[in-house]
Amino acid sequence: MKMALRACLRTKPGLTALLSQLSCSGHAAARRAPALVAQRSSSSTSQKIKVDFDQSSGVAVMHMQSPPVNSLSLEFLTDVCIALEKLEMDKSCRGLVVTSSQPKVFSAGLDILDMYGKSPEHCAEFWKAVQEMWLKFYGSNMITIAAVNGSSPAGGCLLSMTCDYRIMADNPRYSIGLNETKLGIVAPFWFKDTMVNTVGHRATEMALQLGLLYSPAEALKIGLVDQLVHEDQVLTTATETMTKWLAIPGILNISYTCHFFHLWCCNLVCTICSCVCQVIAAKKIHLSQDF
Ligand SMILES: CCCCCCCC/C=C\C=C\CC(=O)SCCNC(=O)CCNC(=O)[C@H](O)C(C)(C)COP(=O)(O)OP(=O)(O)OC[C@H]1O[C@@H](n2cnc3c(N)ncnc32)[C@H](O)[C@@H]1OP(=O)(O)O
Repeated sequence: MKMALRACLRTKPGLTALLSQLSCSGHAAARRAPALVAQRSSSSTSQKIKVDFDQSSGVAVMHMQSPPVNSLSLEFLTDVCIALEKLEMDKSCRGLVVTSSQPKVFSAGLDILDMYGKSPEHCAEFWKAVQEMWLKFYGSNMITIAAVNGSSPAGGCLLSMTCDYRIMADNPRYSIGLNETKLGIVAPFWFKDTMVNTVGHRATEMALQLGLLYSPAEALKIGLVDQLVHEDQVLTTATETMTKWLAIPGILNISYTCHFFHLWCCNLVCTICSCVCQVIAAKKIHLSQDF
């Protein structure tokens, strides 16, 4: 799916416009202008994000450092998007590892406090920022690896699933999954689609309906993560793995992209049809109540 978005962003101007509308991609850029990285190795820091870029390898490491649990607030999401935009604009950056500076937690998902009791304008901006993060990671031209060094529920799991590869700390205390159902909320369809693309239809059905959080071993079994390593090895394994991915010529990447793009389009058409059916059904129910 991520590759599919990459392809359409490269080749389909119409869809680019559609996606940029969906993601309101201007909003992050409007806050702070991106700067190109000139040094051989550099580090740029916002309050909540630290990026180390090694120009010799072309690999950047994004450290999420929003205590206590890297919850995805509007401010944090905006910082993530700005950091991604900067890296994306630097053509020498080919790979990105995302990890957490917080002990025991990769990301606690959407910031619940930023969703509760806020103005409709804030909620709209917040929700657009969530979509923007998703699109930017999925549509990235960089190879992305999630170094999941702690628990990663809900939006944290989504973030990791938008990456090309996931390495998780092998600590049974940690968990990962889309647990929205357990919180009494329905995961948006694009959360669901992202999981289907990662672990398949049946596993997603089980995961979402029951709001399952998986231990690292269970997550590996269903393919929610690709590799488990000792807690101390998560970041080094991620950078080693990146070397393998970057050895693959970009053109092959683009070929696979076309296959996945086809699947993604089919999925989108189905989703639109299902939305239309739901609206028609809702109208029918409404009418039958009137008479
Ligand atoms: C705005 C309009 C939008 C409308 C959209 C509606 C539709 C949206 C549909 C669904 C989307 C959902 C996606 C989500 O991501 S919802 C968030 C789900 N997240 C969770 O369920 C995670 C909850 N947290 C935990 O499980 C744990 O905190 C954990 C991450 C495992 C860490 O555990 P531990 O190390 O033991 O730390 P604590 O539990 O003690 O937490 C420390 C402090 O952090 C606060 N916290 C935790 N999670 C969040 C969070 N998601 N948002 C904000 N704050 C969070 C926690 O309250 C503690 O705070 P304090 O020390 O002040 O008590």
